[in-house]
Amino acid sequence: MQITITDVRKRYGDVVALDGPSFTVPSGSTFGVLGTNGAGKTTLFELLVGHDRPDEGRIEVGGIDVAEAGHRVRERVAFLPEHAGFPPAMTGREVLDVHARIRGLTNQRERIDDALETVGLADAADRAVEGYSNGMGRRLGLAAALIADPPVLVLDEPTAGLDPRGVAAFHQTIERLGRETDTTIVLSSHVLSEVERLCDDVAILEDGHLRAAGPIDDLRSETDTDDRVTVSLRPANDQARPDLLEAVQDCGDVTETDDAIEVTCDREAAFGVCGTVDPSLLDGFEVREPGLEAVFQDVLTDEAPDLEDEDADEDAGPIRATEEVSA
Ligand SMILES: Nc1ncnc2c1ncn2[C@@H]1O[C@H](COP(=O)(O)OP(=O)(O)OP(=O)(O)O)[C@@H](O)[C@H]1O
Repeated sequence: MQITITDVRKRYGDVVALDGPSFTVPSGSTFGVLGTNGAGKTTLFELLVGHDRPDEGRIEVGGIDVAEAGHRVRERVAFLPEHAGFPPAMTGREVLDVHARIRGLTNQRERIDDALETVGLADAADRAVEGYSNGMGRRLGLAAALIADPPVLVLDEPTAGLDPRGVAAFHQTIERLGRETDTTIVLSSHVLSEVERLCDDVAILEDGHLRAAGPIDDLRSETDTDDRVTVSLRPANDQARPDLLEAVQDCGDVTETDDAIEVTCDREAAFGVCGTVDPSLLDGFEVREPGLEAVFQDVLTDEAPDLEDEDADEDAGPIRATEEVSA
């Protein structure tokens, strides 16, 4: 089901959370919404799922204006918020039972079993939620969102706070949904490698503005990355990681993934990055042509702030892409 976002504006008092982004989420795609802290991602999702109304502009899901659709939005859009909590004494199955009843679903038992199976919680279904790990809780949230078989699934930072195994399990579930169903999946994440792996298309927001939108491959080919590469360095162990991070800090744009520290830099500087590092800190490295991180840096700022750093200077560097674009 296609989603169309047109010139959406939202303020909270003096704060402009969304300043007119317009883009289209193709039907059946897995779509990533990226941005710096405070860029407006959660605000956009709150509007998209009908929890709030835009001050101006319009969001349509399958041709229906979300702001006018009332409870009918729930028939089309399911939401996994960033912080989903459940009554701790209930079992996973009981939680889903409540969700199924609220939605007035028929054949509840079958749908609950399907949802549990899809997220890999069938074996834990009759255990109390208080005994669930963080990752199991996220997957239960996903099952609750999936239970009504929604055409659109909105996931706000679905893997935030999960350990690598939890992240991998979640990725597999999303990939399977993307592959085996027509569900349009919209997710936000600060982990660019995750978005690159899961998503076909992205929108990049900054300070409420849209900086870029479209298929990742198109954005990549439009980005001037000829002279840039990404050096991916795998730390020898957990103790080596901080030393490695410090060693490469000034070598380029540095990001961290679960298993590597990545430095995007000028092609000719790549040898220097490897030379800077004490080999005993390294398990291995590879040099890749730049991916989504290069697009991200290109459309946002020359000196990218650390996305994980709440204190990052939001005004750092000039904005190079200022045009609103449509996917
Ligand atoms: N209820 C609210 N009241 C006041 N300001 C708000 C409210 N919700 C969001 N904001 C502000 O709107 C802006 C966008 O916030 P939003 O949470 O949408 O960003 P985000 O991209 O999801 O950020 P993050 O990546 O840090 O989760 C921020 O400046 C935020 O402080």
